[in-house]
Amino acid sequence: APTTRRFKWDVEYIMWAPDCQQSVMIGINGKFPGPTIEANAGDLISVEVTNSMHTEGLVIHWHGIRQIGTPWADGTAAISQCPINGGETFTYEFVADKPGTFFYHGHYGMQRAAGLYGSLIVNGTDQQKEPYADEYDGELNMLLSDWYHENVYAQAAGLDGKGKHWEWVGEPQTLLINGRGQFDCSLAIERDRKTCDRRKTDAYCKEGDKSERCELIRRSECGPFCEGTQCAPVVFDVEPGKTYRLRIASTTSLSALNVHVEGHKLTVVEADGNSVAPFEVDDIDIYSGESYSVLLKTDQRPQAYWISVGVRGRKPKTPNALAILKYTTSKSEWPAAVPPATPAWDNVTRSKEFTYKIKAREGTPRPPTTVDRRILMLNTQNYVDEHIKWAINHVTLSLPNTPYLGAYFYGVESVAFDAATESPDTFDRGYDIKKPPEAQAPAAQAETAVSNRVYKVANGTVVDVVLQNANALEAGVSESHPWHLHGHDFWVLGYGEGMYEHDRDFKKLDVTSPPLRNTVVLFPNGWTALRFVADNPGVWAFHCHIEPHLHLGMGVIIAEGMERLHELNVPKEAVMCGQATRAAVPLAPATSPSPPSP
Ligand SMILES: O=C1O[C@H]([C@@H](O)CO)C(O)=C1O
Repeated sequence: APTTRRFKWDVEYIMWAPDCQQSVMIGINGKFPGPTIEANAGDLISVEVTNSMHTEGLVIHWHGIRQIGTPWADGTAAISQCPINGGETFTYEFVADKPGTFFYHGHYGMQRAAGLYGSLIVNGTDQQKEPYADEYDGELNMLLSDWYHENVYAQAAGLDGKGKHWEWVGEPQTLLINGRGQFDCSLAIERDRKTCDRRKTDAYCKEGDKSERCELIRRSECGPFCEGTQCAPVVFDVEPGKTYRLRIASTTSLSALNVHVEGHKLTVVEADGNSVAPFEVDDIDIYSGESYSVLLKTDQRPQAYWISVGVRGRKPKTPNALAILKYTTSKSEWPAAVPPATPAWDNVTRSKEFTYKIKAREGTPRPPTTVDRRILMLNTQNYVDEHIKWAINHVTLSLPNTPYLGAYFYGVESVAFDAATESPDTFDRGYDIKKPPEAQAPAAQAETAVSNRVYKVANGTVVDVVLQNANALEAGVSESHPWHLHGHDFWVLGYGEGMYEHDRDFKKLDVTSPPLRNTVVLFPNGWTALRFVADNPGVWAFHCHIEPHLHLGMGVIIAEGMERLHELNVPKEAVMCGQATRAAVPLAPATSPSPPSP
């Protein structure tokens, strides 16, 4: 039977050394990463969050949880709720609506990149059984992230800068596996885990090997990676002859990643809490905001193996992260070989091949075939008053001082944000996506608006979104963007190269076995089509999950089913700030929330 899982969290700054270098991070209950939440599908999760940071507000987003009937618990600052002020406590209550691999993270400023995240695992039940539930003996959990030595306040100030004061965050220093990484040392392989003895580099890098990895190892000044330190590599102990479900989620700030387990095949069974038709691969690509479960058979020689995680899609300056898969019967602590290489960062074709294999498992609901609304979203990088921003249909997102949900609930939308102008459903079809914005024909040139307007979507509407990628500011550059939708899963109907042409491309979309997901990649110079049903009244963010890109305005706001908002008991303490405090008459009585019935 569903139960209530109660957690009490104190969020505070902590000194921590995630990659052996001491930093200030945002921790939960004194630790980084935050505690893993585990629940059964249907359980009510109740997290009493106290903000002990005192110098900044706080919200926590439960990534992949749909928040059915509880839009105020989605944890998006200025969208679904007011930031929790320093010293204050807010209780998130929501139903873990279905089994899957999820995570939670800060969604205010760049708090995610400051280390505010952790795993959220929802187990299947008899009522909601995962179709592969009987195919594994044990579970392993891997939460991937990346880490910058520059603090997020400096990062944000750079991104907000004007003219020559604008500064890009660059590549992260370290990749982390379950919050652990090794700065500037392609690894821990230099040290013995138990004794902390320095090992001979030559055993791993032959004399004369000038590869970046070996150069890094030789130069490294890393602290001891012995057991017990905060940056010791993660060791997954496994029994031979079993099948494990390896859960992998990525909450990176920037990096797209590849995960390779030395000597083992991986069978993908879950993506973002949805079952996919199983397929076997040597390694997986994972973009920020995505999660997967893979089945791994411990059918190899009983020894220790590397798990290697490397950067994809951007020219990496970041060494691979390494963890160890160790058979309980292994005679040695350490893998014998050099860590396996992950695929070349610029091999996009390989990433597409992996992504296109993801299809719904039989039994997955199919999308409705009648579409009520189509929104084309052109993704561009633009100069706005000497600032570099990202824009969707020439609008760059700027959040209001009043959470949209509160503005709607208290009927102050016209003063709280630009409620009069709708976000545009399309863009000039003459726009040449192979060229930078300033090289466009005059007709396709458009001023980029800095705006807090929304897409108003009526309850029950079936919405198609086609994300259209384009060239960035620099000629010849187009990047990958993982787009994440709050409050929903959507069907991924298809991907294509170049410009989406409705008459040609719409009929090729897959409506028979499209996977359900909450995050999807938009590949360089291409398009991605998805469909969702607006059946969950709330104000939902839909945005690029790259933290600095969201900060630069790469997102839109969907005000969904606002005509039914009065049916929900939006708690006053969630949304009473900004203009909402001046509202004379709330649209609905501001009562305490009745906990959603699981
Ligand atoms: O948003 C970005 O800005 C930089 C670059 O385009 C401008 O310096 C980069 O690589 C991004 O992804």
